[in-house]
Amino acid sequence: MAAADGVLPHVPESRAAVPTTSSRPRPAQSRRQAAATKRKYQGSSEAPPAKRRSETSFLPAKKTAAKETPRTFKGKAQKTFSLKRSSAGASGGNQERKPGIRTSSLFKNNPEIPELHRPVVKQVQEKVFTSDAFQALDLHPHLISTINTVFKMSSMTSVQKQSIPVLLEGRDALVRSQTGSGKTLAYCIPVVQSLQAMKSKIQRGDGPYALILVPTRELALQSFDTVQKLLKPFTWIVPGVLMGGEKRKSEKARLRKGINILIATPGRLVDHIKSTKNIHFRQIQWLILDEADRILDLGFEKDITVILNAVNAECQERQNVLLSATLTEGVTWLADISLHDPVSISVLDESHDQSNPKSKAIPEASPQASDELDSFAIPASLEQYVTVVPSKLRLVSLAGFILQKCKFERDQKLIIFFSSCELVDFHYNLFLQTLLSGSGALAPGALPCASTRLKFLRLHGDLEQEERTAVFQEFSHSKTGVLLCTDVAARGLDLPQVTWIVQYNAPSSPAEYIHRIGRTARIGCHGSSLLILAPSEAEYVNSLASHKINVSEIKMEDILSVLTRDDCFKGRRWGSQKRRSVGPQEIRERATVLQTVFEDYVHSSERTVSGAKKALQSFIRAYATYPRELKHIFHIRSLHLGHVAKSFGLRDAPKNLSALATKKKKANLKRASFSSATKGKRKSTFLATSQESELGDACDCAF
Ligand SMILES: Nc1ncnc2c1ncn2[C@@H]1O[C@H](COP(=O)(O)OP(=O)(O)OP(=O)(O)O)[C@@H](O)[C@H]1O
Repeated sequence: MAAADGVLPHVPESRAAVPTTSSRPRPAQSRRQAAATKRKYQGSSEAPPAKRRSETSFLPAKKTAAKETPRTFKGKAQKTFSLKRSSAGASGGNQERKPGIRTSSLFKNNPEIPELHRPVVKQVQEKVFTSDAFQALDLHPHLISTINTVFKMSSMTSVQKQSIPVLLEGRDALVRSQTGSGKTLAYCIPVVQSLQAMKSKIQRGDGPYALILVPTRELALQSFDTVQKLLKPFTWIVPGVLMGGEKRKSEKARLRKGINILIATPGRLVDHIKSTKNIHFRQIQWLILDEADRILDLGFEKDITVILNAVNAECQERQNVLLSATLTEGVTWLADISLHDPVSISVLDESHDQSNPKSKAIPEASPQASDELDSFAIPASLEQYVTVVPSKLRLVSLAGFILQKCKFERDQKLIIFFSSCELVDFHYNLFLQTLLSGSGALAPGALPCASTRLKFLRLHGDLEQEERTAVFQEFSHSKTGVLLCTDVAARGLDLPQVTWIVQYNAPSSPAEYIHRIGRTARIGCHGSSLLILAPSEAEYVNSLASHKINVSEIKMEDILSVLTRDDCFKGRRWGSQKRRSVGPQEIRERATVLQTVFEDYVHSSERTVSGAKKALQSFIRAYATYPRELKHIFHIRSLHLGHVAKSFGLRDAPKNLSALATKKKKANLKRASFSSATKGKRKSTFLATSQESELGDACDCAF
C-alpha cells in the first residue's frame, strides 16, 4: 500500500438528520477573539504563555517554549494563512463569505511535531498456513466435504493443525494464535466432530452439549453462522444464539425447544440463567471461551463467574477451551480456574522452536513469562503506520486520509476506531453532511464536490440491535466503504477485504492495538494500519516497540497533500489562477478550507454545536480512562483543550472543560485492564457463590 507516497484514504456515508447551514452574520472578529482567548484558558488546563497572553496562542506549555514560528511543511517558514483570502472556497463556493468572518488558524501555534525515534524491533511472526489437508484428520467424511465445498478450504492453518487433534483427544486447551488465523474453525470442527459421533444420537430436547461464549453480539452471530454451516450434514444437532438486544421471550421459546450448541454473549446468558427455568447444563461436554481476554473485561468477568458456577453445579466432566490472539495476565488467570490439565497451543512456539506443544505449560503471570505475555504475533502481511498530528489538525488529517483512500484509490475498505459511541456518532454525522453528497441537491454544509462514491457506516454499542446487525452485514458484503466504530468491532470480527485500519484514538492496551489492526491482513491477505497520535503522545510508539510492535511514520503533510488533488478545496486565491505548482502554502490553505467546512457545519445549528460539545466531553472522559501504565503518555494535562475543540469543529473551547477533565468521571466505555492487584480479588469472587452479579445484557458491548 503506497501510504507514504501521498496516496491516501476514503470516506463514510449515511443518513442522519440534516441541520441547515447558513452563512449567518457573525459578531465582530476582534471582540470574539478576545473572548475566545479568555475562554480558551478557562477551558484549558494550561495557562497561556506569559509572552503571548494578549494573542491567541495555542501552544501547550511544555512544547511552546522552543518555537514561536508556526510549524511549516518541509521546514520552511511560511506566512500565516490569511483567512479572508480563502474563505469563499472554504464554504464550498455556495456560501459567499463576508470579509472579517472568522476562520480557522489551523497552522498557527501548534506544538512542534517531535522526531519519532522509533526503535526497530523484530516482530513476532507466525506461519499462517500448513500444507496439510483436512483429510489428514480423523473426521467424518461429510464434515471434511463440508469444509471443502461449503467453506471452500482445503489445507489447514497452523493453529488448526495443532489444535484439532489435541481437542479430538479430549484435552482442555489454551489456544493462542495471531488474528485472522482460523481459530474459530480450530474449535468448531472438533466440537461438531465429537457431537455427531456420540453413540446415543443427540436429541434437540437434550439441551446444550456445547457452550460457546463470545464477547460481542456480532461475534456471536458470526460464530453461529460458522457452526450452522458445519452442521449441514448433521441436521439433528441444533445450534442457537443468545445475545443482548434480541427479544428475551423468543430466546426463551427457543431454549425450551432445545439448543444443542449454544453460542452466547456472557451478559445475556447470565440473564437467562437467572430468569429462565428451561435452561440447564446437564449435558455440557464443551465449554469454549473465544476472545477469552476480552470476556474478562469489567462486567464480563462477573458474568463468567456466574456462568462457570452454574455449569459446574450441573456438570463436572467436560472439555474446556480458551482462545485468544493475545495472551494476557487475565487469560492465564482464567485458564487457571477453568481449564483442567490443559495443553497450551501457540503457533508462535512452533515457528520459533519445534518443541512439542503438548508438553508446554501455561505461562504464569510472572516476570519470567512476561516476554511471552508482552509480545504479540502480527500478521506478516500487515504494514503498520503512525502519524503525529497536532490536535487542531486531527480532523482534517482524518478526512484527508479518508478522501485519499476512497476518492483517489480503488476498492478501499476502511475501519476507523474511536474511543466512544459519541465520538463515532459525531464523526459519522459530520462526514455524512460534509463529504458525502445525497442523491440530488447537496446538503447545506456539504462540499460542492462531495462524493456519492463514499460510503459511511457506523457500529457501536448504543445502536439498536437491528441496526447493528444490518451494518455488520452490509459492511461484510461491501467491497468498499468506511466503518466508524468503537472497540465493539475490535474483537474476532471477520470482515473480508478490509484494506486499512485507522486508530483515531489510541487504544488502551497493546492487546487492543493488536486486535484492532487484526481486522485487516487476515488469513494471509495484505492490509495496512494507521495510528494517529498527538505530539504529546508520540512516546506511545516506544510503548508499542516494547511489545515488539513496529510502526513506520507517515508525515502529516503527506496525508494532507491529497487535498491539492481535489479542486473543491481550492481557496479563492488559487481559484482565479492557472494551475501552479503545489506547495506547502497551498496545502495549508486547502486544509483550512476543509476545516472551515467542518466548522460551518458544526456551527450551523444549536443542535450540531451541542453534538460537538457532547463528543468533545466524551473524548475527555475517555482520555481519563487510560490505564495507569499509559498515563504518562495519555494525560489530559498534556493536551491543549482549545486545540482539541478544533478537532470537533468548535471554534472555541467550551467552558468548564478543564473541570470536566479533572473530574475523571466514570466513562461509559469499557477499557480493558486486568491488573495483578485485582487478581486475588477476582479469584475469590469466583470461588464464592457469586450470585450477586446483576449485570444482564447491558454488559454486552456497551462500548
Ligand atoms: N483452513 C483455512 N483455509 C482458508 N481460510 C480459512 C481457513 N481457516 C479459516 N479460514 C478463514 O480465515 C478467516 C479468519 O478466521 P477466524 O475468524 O477464525 O480467525 P481468528 O484466528 O479467530 O481471528 P481473530 O483472532 O481476529 O478472532 C475466516 O474468513 C475464515 O473463514
